[in-house]
This record gives sequence, C-alpha cells and structure tokens, in this order.
Amino acid sequence: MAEVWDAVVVGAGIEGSATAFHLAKNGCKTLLIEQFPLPHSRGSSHGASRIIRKAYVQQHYARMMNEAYPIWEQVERETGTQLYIKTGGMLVGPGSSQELAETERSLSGAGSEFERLSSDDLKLRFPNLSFPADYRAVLDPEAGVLKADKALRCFQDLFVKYGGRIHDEEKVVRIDPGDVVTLHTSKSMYKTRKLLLLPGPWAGKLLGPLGLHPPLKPTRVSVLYWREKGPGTYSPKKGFPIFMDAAHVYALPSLEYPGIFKLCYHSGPVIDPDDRDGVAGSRGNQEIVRMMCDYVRKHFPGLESVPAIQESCIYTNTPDEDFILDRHPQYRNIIIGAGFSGHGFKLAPVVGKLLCELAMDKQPSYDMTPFSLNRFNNTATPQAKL
Ligand SMILES: Cc1cc2nc3c(=O)[nH]c(=O)nc-3n(C[C@H](O)[C@H](O)[C@H](O)COP(=O)(O)OP(=O)(O)OC[C@H]3O[C@@H](n4cnc5c(N)ncnc54)[C@H](O)[C@@H]3O)c2cc1C
Ligand SMILES: O=C(O)[C@@H]1CCCCN1
Repeated sequence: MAEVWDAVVVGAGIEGSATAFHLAKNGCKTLLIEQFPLPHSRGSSHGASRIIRKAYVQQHYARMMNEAYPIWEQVERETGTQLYIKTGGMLVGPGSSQELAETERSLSGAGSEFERLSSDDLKLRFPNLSFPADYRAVLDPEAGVLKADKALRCFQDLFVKYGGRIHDEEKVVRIDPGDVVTLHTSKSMYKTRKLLLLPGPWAGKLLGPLGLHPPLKPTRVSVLYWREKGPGTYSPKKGFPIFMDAAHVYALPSLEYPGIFKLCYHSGPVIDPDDRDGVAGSRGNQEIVRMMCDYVRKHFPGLESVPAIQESCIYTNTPDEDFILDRHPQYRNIIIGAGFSGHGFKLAPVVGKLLCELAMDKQPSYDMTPFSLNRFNNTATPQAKL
C-alpha cells in the first residue's frame, strides 16, 4: 500500500518552499514536488534580489510585513546566512499622487515609521535623480533587498532539516481529489491527506482540471540592468535606497553586481509560462525596453541609457493584485496559493504560515477575505496598485 503523506506541496518556488518549511516545522510529514531541476530560472523566484518593504497601499500587506521581517530574521539565524540588506526605500510621485497619500496612511495604520520628503528634500537628498518640480517621496526606513536565490535555498534547507523530502525533476500531471488525494507525477504516484498547490505561473494549468478558473495572467517581465557612469553612484554605500515610482517603474540599488543598477517596468505581455520568451513575450519586450531607455535618460542621469544585461521573470497577476490563499471550494483538503502578482517574495514567510494553518485546520492568523477565490465571482474588476 502506498504511504500516505500528511501534506504534499506542489511547486518549490519561494511560496511552496516557505509553506513546506512551516508544515515540516509543525511536525507534518511533508513532500515538496518540483517539476524542474532545482535551482531553476523558469518561474518567478529566481535571481539574486527582491525588494522587501512595509510601504504598501493596502494595509493588510503592511501589517503582514510586521510579521514577515522577524521570520526572515529567524531563517537568517537558523541558517547562518544574511538574507536582508537594509537600504531604506522610497516611493516617488507627483505631490497630488493618491498612491503616496494612501501608502502614508497604510504605514501609519500598521504602526510603521516613515519619512515624508518634499520636492526640495528630494532634490537635496538625491541629486543623482531628476524629477519634475512637483514630485515628492515617502521613505520607508525598513525597506531593503532580500538575497532571493539564497533565501529560496535557505527555506528548502530548513525544510529538509525539519524532516521534509524534496523531489525535483518530477511534474504533477494528474490530481484525483478525495479524503486522501492521489497525485500522479511524471515518475510516480503519491497519496496525501492535504494537498497544497503553489504552482506559480502554471497555476491555470493545474487548477483548470480541478474545475477552477481564476482570472490569472502569467506576465513576462523584463529584468533590466544598467551600467553606472561612475561606479557606485546608485549604491547603498552612497545612501541610495530601493526606488519605486508610482508610474510602475522600480529599481534596486547597485548591489548584486557591482556598478550595475536594476531598473524595471512593473508589467509586460501575457504569456504561456512554457513559451515565456516566444513570439508573444518578445514582441512586447522591445517596446518596454525603449520606454525604460527614455525613463533612464530623463530621471537617472548617472546611468548609461541602454541596458547592459537583460533577463526575464514571470508575474502571475490577479485583476486586483491581491494573492489567492484559499481552500478549493469543493475539495476542502486542497489548498491553493497563487496569483502573487509580482510582490509575493517578501511576504512568503507569512504566506507559508497562513497556508500551513489552513492545512492544519487552525484558525488563520489574518483576515483571509482579500485572498478568497470567490471574490472573482463578482463582476466588478477592482483597481490594481503597485
Ligand atoms: C521581475 C520580478 C521582480 C519581482 N520583484 C519582487 C520584489 O521586489 N519583491 C517581492 O516581494 N516580490 C517580487 N516579485 C514577485 C515574487 O518573486 C513572486 O511573487 C514569487 O517568486 C512567486 O513565487 P511562487 O512560488 O508563487 O512561484 P514560482 O517561483 O514560479 O514557483 C512555482 C513552482 O511550481 C513549479 N510547478 C508548477 N507546476 C508544477 C507541476 N505541475 N508539477 C511540479 N511543479 C510544478 C514551477 O516549476 C515553479 O518552480 C518579483 C517577480 C518578478 C518576476
Ligand atoms: O514587491 C515589490 O516590492 C516590488 C515592487 C515593484 C514591482 C515589483 N515588486
């Protein structure tokens, strides 16, 4: 007779790995299955860096971040690895920007510190930026960079340390629901009491056969790296923080590769994750690169105005950019984490905790309403925010 697992997690990106970590730490006999050889660069969790911040328009994320930081710190301690580099972060926009005002409100509501920079402060503090006279900024002092690929490895290592098993190069091809769920993979068959699906951009492909069709859009994002004219101009050593423009542009200070600054557009063409850089993905890319060259020329005079390196990554967007963290409406022992909409990395420690609570039939620590699957049954499409 096949062994029955307490939990099987599908998808070893940051969300699946963090979820598996919490399950194993809480004593569940857990298997983590990944279709590709680990580590890989086909999904959403690869690369050396991600932004961590509390500055969110939506207060539920600002509050969750109050718990995410200490868990990141705990993972750093348990693995002896530095994952968080504090640089501070700024959100810039026109003085009238609703997003800036809402971010300030949400930070205050979550009890987090922030600083308001007037147009004059912005010019004085950051002479290597050039924005129109009415632009101002909100500074989040806790923001910084997460060492992304190291973070992923740390969660997987801790999962194994707590007794978890990882099977990579094994694709889940069929799911038969039931009190005990049967999973068929490219190599084997498994039985589990709880199934947690965290398939990133492949969510549509895995959820469709289970009768779920949430409006998820896998979106190809060009990750662009720009050479500094004078090396270190935009480095944390010179006090340059994480940067976000309310106009959907964001940047990380020159850190992961010396002398090279990461600045990207927070959108891209909708693609099939198995054909990420195919016709659909590359058509949109040229236009985005052109737009970002113009942006750099206008606002970052210390950068070469053509990107030196280009990589790609995938967002899985929901219409409102809120995550999906819920049970399958019919098969309650199947739990879904999807639609992380380009901002899920920093929150993975709390996402993992919440999904683990659902799997263990505990009361979730947060109000799960913003993350429910049934919010898409309404016809109105809520507005997305950066
Ligand atoms: C360019 C870019 C910049 C970003 N910047 C930030 C940022 O600054 N800060 C931040 O917090 N977040 C950021 N994000 C978002 C963050 O990286 C993602 O939200 C997060 O990585 C999503 O992780 P995931 O585990 O859901 O997906 P993934 O990492 O894609 O993991 C899903 C895994 O499931 C596996 N899988 C799928 N189907 C199957 C199957 N049938 N069988 C077995 N395995 C399967 C896949 O192979 C994959 O490994 C950014 C994302 C991108 C692309
Ligand atoms: O999650 C974040 O913090 C960033 C904001 C900018 C777009 C990419 N994701």
